[in-house]
Amino acid sequence: MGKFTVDADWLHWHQSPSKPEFVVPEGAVDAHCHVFGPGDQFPFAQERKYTPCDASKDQLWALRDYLGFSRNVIVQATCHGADNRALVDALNHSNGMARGVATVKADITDEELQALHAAGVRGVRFNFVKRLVDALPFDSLGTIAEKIKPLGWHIVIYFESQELPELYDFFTSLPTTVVVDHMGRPDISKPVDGSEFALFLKLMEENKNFWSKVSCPERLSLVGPEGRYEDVVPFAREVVTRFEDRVLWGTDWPHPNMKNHMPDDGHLVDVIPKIAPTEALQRKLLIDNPMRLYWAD
Ligand SMILES: O=C(O)c1cc(C(=O)O)oc(=O)c1
Repeated sequence: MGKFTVDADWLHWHQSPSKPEFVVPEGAVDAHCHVFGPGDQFPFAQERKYTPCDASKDQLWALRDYLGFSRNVIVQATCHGADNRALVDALNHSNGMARGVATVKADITDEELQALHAAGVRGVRFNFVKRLVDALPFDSLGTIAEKIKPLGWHIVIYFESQELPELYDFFTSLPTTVVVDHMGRPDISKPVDGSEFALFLKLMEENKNFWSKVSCPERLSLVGPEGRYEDVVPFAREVVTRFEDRVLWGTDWPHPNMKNHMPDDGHLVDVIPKIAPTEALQRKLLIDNPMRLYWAD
């Protein structure tokens, strides 16, 4: 029995995903995934909004190999708050094949930032999704942005589309490369050429320092796994084809807070050729872009 009790409605990550039909190119990067604990080794944060099942680095490497990927970008999960030990441990045991995005507080010291950099961290995450965190005030986020800028790091932002109008000016004031998680979570019941998604496309179009992850069809889709997430494809394809040098893809394993189903990771990989229909786009999405952002040195 572990130290933590998993949430009663928690869905465990898929135990036997299918082998993808799409063969990912050699050297591909899964640029958005997480590790959870294990909780008895790396305790979940006091202030967390959910308690997940464990999802260890070794289980992540096994999935990476099974799906045909070479590298991972591990994003600090909110259940670990600003305690990056599980993330750093995974990075330190990755043989250089994983890089990280941390969560930090405004009082972090330069020495602590240097230690994270040495482990392979290349960015920080600012989260605005209310069910996941109590967001830090803008001035604290501004302080963090100024502290991480000299390291050449970027900022990953997670928000839901209805929040974008309010957050737009803050986002565009950020002084680094900014990576939007999961396309800014569009409401895909609205049209792909409608005003809500247009604001996100404008953000990308007018701010060349903005990148987007075209991940998480399983969180956005209304047709779900039975429809192979087809309804999300037009949104993701629009982003990939318009901003081909500023897009990333990730599994989002182990898929925190999925409530209606747990995706088959092989099926998620099979969405890639639909949203990046040419080999050249697939190379940029899976290799060139993530390598430039995370393995530039
Ligand atoms: O939508 C979510 O629940 C979610 C949560 C987290 C996290 O807890 O860090 O990360 C994600 O990328 C997505």
